[in-house]
Amino acid sequence: MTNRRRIGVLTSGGDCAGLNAVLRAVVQRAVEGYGWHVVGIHKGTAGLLSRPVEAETLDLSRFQGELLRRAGTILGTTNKGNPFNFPLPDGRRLDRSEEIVEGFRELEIEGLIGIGGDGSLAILSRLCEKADLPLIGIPKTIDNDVAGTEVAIGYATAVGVATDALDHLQPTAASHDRIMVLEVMGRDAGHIALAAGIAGGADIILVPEIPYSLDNLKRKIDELRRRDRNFALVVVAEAVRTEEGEAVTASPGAAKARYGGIGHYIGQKLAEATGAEVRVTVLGHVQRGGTPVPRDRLMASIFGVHAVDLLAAGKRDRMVAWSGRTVTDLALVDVVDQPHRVDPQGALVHAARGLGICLGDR
Ligand SMILES: Nc1ncnc2c1ncn2[C@@H]1O[C@H](COP(=O)(O)OP(=O)(O)OP(=O)(O)O)[C@@H](O)[C@H]1O
Ligand SMILES: O=P(O)(O)OC[C@H]1O[C@](O)(CO)[C@@H](O)[C@@H]1O
Ligand SMILES: [Mg+2]
Repeated sequence: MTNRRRIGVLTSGGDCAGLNAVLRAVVQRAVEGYGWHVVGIHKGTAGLLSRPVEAETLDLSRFQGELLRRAGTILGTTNKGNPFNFPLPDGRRLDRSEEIVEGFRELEIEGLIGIGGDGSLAILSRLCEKADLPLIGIPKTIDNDVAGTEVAIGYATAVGVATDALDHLQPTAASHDRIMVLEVMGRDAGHIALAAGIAGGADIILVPEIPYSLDNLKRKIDELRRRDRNFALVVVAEAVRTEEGEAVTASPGAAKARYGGIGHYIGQKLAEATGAEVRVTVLGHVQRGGTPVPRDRLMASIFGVHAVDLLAAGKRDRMVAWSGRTVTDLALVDVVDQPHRVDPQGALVHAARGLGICLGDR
């Protein structure tokens, strides 16, 4: 072994567009800028539970130009199997965090860059504390629900995909006199729905942060009809509940519920209330792929370089962030476990109301 400094990098949580661009930036800065050795850990924390640990050396030859443009993550990722509460086949739970600490030691790394959402960063933060390993987090998630940063990588591309979907739905809605309901992802936050709904000219946007009534939705459709509009576009965030307050999940009974289906509920109710022909599109994982838009590539590049610089400066337990038109960083403890939700008094909600978009509450 040489005495070049070794760092690890992993991607964790749901994949999104722009992860490979972050890896490129991290490797470029660490290898070229500081002369370090970079170990890419496979499948998030899952790779650290395997023996030998599943990992590969990441060098500049891996990033010849194509990966900047490609969604997904070359390292793989996981959004299940919390090592502190690992599910066994017989239903029991096991704390496997010590195995992860051993995995870090096997790799002989002196620092870790963890690219993840709030759930991943919370888990990684506990693991690195246990291993006494400096951690720098990079926020990524299409949901954009990480606190302390205006943007997380992957969000801009997901909003672009959802906006494109509305662009595709509008002509067919108008051709057939239909109401089109589009269900989008976002976990417990409505950021994708709100942004894509505004950008894509939606008439109604439902987000979990703002309670709605079906009567208000009907009133909006009636108003559109009075103005001779023969179609309507409705965007629903996946975590919106039924009018009775029930979450709609695609995996009833599973230990961890996955949202899915509220679009069909809203579509059915709108059809009954208005007599209109309604069609429902559930956009799903399409939002996680696609070519990363320039904004995501740019943030990925800025965050990747800054994360390596922070490790080089001897910093630990920080998350890089974008705030006030610049890159910054803040303590991880201040961001994990406090998801950033849509602010019902915020600028986007205000703009939506100003545009006459119905948010379901009036
Ligand atoms: N490394 C991991 N190992 C096991 N489970 C994980 C890991 N990272 C996240 N999880 C869990 O998977 C779920 C993913 O949801 P969460 O939204 O928190 O993921 P994330 O990392 O924030 O990324 P994203 O929001 O893009 O999916 C959470 O319940 C989280 O606890
Ligand atoms: O990939 P899975 O396990 O179906 O998870 C889907 C969830 O992941 C996300 O795509 C990202 O957190 C959410 O928007 C969605 O609820
Ligand atoms: Mg998350």
